[in-house]
Amino acid sequence: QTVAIIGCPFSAGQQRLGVDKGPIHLVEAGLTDQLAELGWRVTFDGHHQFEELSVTDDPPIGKLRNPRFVSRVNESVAKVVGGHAARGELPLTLGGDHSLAMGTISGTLGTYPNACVIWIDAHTDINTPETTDSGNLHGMPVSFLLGLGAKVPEFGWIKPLLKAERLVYIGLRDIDAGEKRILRENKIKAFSMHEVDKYGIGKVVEMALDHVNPNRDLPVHLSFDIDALDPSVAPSTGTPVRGGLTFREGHYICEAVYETGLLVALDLVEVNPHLEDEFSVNKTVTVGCSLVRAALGETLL
Ligand SMILES: N[C@@]1(C(=O)O)CN(C[C@@H]2CCCCN2)C[C@@H]1CCC[B-](O)(O)O
Ligand SMILES: [Mn+2]
Ligand SMILES: [Mn+2]
Ligand SMILES: [Mn+2]
Repeated sequence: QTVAIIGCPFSAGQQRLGVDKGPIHLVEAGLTDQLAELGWRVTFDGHHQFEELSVTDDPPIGKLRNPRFVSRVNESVAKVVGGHAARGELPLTLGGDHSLAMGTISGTLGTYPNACVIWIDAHTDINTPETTDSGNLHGMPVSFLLGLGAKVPEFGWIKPLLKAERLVYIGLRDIDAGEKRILRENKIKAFSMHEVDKYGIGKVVEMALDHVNPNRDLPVHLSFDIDALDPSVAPSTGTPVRGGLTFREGHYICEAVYETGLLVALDLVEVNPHLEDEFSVNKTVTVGCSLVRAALGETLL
């Protein structure tokens, strides 16, 4: 089985410098060899000098920041992820900010139209151009994938391939008012840290899978934002929020998803090695690599 690592040094979906250096830190920490150790054939799509896609003149559209650049990069990412998936490989996208999910999930759904999405995050990333406060597109990918909000011509390539009933969140604890409304209106299943505390991670993952994949027969795209973990576990990330998942809870999710045998695509995003001290950076990069290994078959026994 082949895992295709797609490094996406991309940061234009938000405003903090450094998240584009996430991929190189994860790879330099030895991720490629670690996956080979697990028995994977590993290819590296050293994405990608996004400079060739950079846009000289990219003024905001409404509140949206760097809209044309974010759109063009994600259109490219969708083709790359879709291509690897179509060849029966498992695309592993390393970010880079979470706006990349516009591309990765579009790519997955192009190849696996019936795929479900498990979104691990402190945030819902479902703001529309109307509800966003920050204008940062890393807080918006899900709304574009669902086809919510007013159409933005520059993002015309994104087809609303994701169905609300095929999406589930785990780890939520910082949701904007507008996003809470969108969750309710679209009846989107969401397990916040409250549910994790109440039921335990084992039951939460079971309920999440029961919702989006009741017969365990649909491909799974796992999109893991490192900020889902508690900042004490993964400090070097752009939008940290206290009260997050423990090291074990994060790993349990990845182990349980792997156990389904249904994983077809994985994102690991928002590692920013420019934030906090060196010890914190190492801790964040190390846990990122560990989560990827867990999602790709590493077991404790
Ligand atoms: N909803 C947000 C957006 O900017 O749209 C606002 N939030 C930060 C904000 C700070 C003040 C208190 C309320 N929260 C970050 C989030 C996007 C996270 C993107 B992710 O990919 O890191 O999940
Ligand atoms: Mn490529
Ligand atoms: Mn996110
Ligand atoms: Mn987040």
